[in-house]
Amino acid sequence: MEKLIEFKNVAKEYKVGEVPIKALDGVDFSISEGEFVVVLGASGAGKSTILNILGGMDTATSGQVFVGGQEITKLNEKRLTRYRGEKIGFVFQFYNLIPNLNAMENVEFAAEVCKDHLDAKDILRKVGLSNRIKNFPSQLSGGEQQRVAIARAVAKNPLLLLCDEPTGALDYVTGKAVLKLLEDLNRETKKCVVLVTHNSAIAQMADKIIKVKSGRIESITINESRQSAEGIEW
Ligand SMILES: Nc1ncnc2c1ncn2[C@@H]1O[C@H](COP(=O)(O)OP(=O)(O)OP(=O)(O)O)[C@@H](O)[C@H]1O
Repeated sequence: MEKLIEFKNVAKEYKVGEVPIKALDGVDFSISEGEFVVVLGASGAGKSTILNILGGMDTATSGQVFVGGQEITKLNEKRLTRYRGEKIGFVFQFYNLIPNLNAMENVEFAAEVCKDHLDAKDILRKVGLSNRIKNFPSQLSGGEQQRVAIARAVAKNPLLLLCDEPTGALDYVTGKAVLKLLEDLNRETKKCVVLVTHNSAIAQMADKIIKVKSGRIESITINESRQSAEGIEW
C-alpha cells in the first residue's frame, strides 16, 4: 500500500509563560492509503496535537510531516489554510455546526470551496438524514448533529477524514452508530480515517493502532483482525 502520511521526528512545544510544555517529543509513524487508524492515549498524551498538526490546524515546532507526497511542515500560512480547506475533513467531539444554517446548508457551505466536492443531498441521504435536511442543528439530536458533521466533512471529498473523539458526547448506542458510519465510509470510499480516542475498545475497529503516551509513541500495532463497529463493546 502507498504511504499517505508520514511523521518524522515531530516535536511540538507550547510556551505557557516561561514554562515550555512538550506536547510531542520525537513522534514517528506512517499511515497508508485507505487505512482506518486509531490514535489512542490518555488525556494530555498528545493525541489532539497530532491530529491538529496533521490537519494543518497547528504547526510542528520541529520535524517533518508529509501528506500525499507534500511536506506540509514547509507550507506558509496561506498554503496551509488551503491544504486544510481542500484536503481535510474534520469531525469534532462537539459537532461545531453553524447554528443558523440548516443541515443541508451546513454541508453545502463547507463543500463549496472544494473543487471535487460531492452533492450535499446525496451525502445527507448516505448518513441517513434525507428527511432532516431542512432542520437546524438545535432541532437535531446529538447523534444526528454528528451525522451532519460527518456529511459536512465527507462532502468536501477530502484526502483525509480526521475525527477527534467523535463519539465523546454521544450515548453508547448512538456512538456505535456513528462509528459504524465512519467504518462504512472508510470501506466504501477507501478514504483514510484517523480517529483520536481515549477509549481502547474503539481501537479494535482499526487497521493500525498508534498508542501515544506523554508526547511519545508508545507502540504501533497492525490489527490483523479488524472488528466491525457493531461487534465492539465498552
Ligand atoms: N495551546 C496549548 N497551550 C499549552 N499547552 C497545550 C496547548 N494545547 C495542548 N497543550 C498541552 O499539550 C499536551 C498534549 O495535549 P493534547 O490536547 O494533544 O492531548 P490529548 O491526548 O488530545 O488529550 P485529551 O484526550 O484530554 O484531549 C497536554 O499537556 C496539554 O496540556
